[in-house]
Amino acid sequence: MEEAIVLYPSPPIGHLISMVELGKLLLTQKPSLSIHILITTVPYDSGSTAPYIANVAATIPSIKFHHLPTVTLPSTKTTHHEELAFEVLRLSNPHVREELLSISKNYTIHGLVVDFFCCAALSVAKELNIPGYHFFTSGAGVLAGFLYFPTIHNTTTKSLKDLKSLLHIPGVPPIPSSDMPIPVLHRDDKGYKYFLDSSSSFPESTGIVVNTFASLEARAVKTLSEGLCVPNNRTPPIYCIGPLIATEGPKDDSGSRNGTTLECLTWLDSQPVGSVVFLCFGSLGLFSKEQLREIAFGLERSGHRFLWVVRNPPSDNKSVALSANPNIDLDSLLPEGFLDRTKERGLVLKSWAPQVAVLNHPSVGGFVSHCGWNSVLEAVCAGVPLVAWPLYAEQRLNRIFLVEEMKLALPMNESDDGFVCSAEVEERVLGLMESEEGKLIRERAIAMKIAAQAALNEGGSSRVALSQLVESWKHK
Ligand SMILES: O=c1ccn([C@@H]2O[C@H](COP(=O)(O)OP(=O)(O)O[C@H]3O[C@H](CO)[C@@H](O)[C@H](O)[C@H]3O)[C@@H](O)[C@H]2O)c(=O)[nH]1
Repeated sequence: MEEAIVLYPSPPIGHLISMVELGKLLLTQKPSLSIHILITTVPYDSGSTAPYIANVAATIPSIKFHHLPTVTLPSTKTTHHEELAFEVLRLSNPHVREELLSISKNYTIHGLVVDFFCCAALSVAKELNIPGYHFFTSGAGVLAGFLYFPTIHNTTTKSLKDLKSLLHIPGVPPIPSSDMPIPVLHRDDKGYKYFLDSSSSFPESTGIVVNTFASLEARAVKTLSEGLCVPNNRTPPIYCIGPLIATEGPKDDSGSRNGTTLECLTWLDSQPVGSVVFLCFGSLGLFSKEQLREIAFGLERSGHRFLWVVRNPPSDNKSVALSANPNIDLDSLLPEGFLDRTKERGLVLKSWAPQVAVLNHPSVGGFVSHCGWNSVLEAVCAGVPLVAWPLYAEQRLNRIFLVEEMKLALPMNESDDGFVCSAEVEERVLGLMESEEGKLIRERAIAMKIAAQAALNEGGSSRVALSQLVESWKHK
């Protein structure tokens, strides 16, 4: 019988892409493998995945997508993405079971590889006697935090939001408790329980595949492998196989993508080497109109060249797109005359940029990012230093690791209500592009780009981890 792996990503594009890249990577190691990817739909905007899926399905025949039937959520008031995702994915379990049974008629399934949000499916894998693996789409530092989360839970009765202290998690710098992801801040929230359940499922795993590489997060990787993040249980084998990034990023489906891509790359061609700051905030990041204006003033006063992706503000003032309006009127959003005054040195793109191509363009010298892990890895692979401006999910943890541990970023400092003033934007852009500190992190970024390539080369740490993973299937 043919051999297969079943991958189960959570729906947002940021998670889907790295899971697809994992599939592609497994094929490089074992071309005869058949990769089956289970796709669920969620009741909110999780980024534009359809064109991306269609493109992969059309170009890589060994990767097959299985669209699971849509589940109906019981009426819920929550608008938390994470909670909704956990809920949908849990309710999808019967469909996962059916799909696994159907695939196993024609294939020997070596493993079901689940995203953090899809861990409910591990019980199905167990029931069907299929090895269950985790694929962690963020870095080793965040994984250390999640593996240790049940221990934190057991050592306090308070909500993390009320703890107001530093969390000492093995392998990473001390973390202010308020920097943990929003769903785990409130102990009584449903989201908290889901995160706790998911974090507690790691020790049951056959193996944890992580999208990072050993030299990027040396201390966290070593500490994880030594089992120190799970004091009272087993730590499964950890396979750091990254950096996995899409060579060609996902695309906007607005229909204008070719125009946008061409426009911004042509514009970059006309800028001096290393002179442009790129500002882009992932597939879901949104700012209020006031915040957009503050960024504009900061960029204008910095005097620097910039390429900035702007989206409409959310209707409910959240920093995540539950439903983003694609029609953007830049003139009404940005300060009066801003576009005109900066037209010689700045370009504002609506909604979407071809991020991977932009980061690899020689004119780009810095990246103001929301610290989504794919964006971090894309910057690392391009050798571009960052300003870390986290918005949601685990991004505040990534800021700490980027600034304090990897030393690849300057922090963007927000006020208590999350607002960043124009002076801070100006100062950080100047710091990144002109200061001595900026120069040091730029040098580190270039060194890390080389280290990333080395990890992926023959004999490199990630390549070795990948072959160990594939090798382990023979013994199951
Ligand atoms: O204009 C844009 C905006 C985004 N992207 C791409 O979209 C992806 C975005 O991924 P990421 O940077 O990881 O951000 P999110 O989409 O926000 O990712 C989610 O998933 C990540 C992986 O788990 C987490 O680290 C994040 O916090 C979480 O929000 C990247 O490949 C970008 O290149 C573009 O190509 N153009």
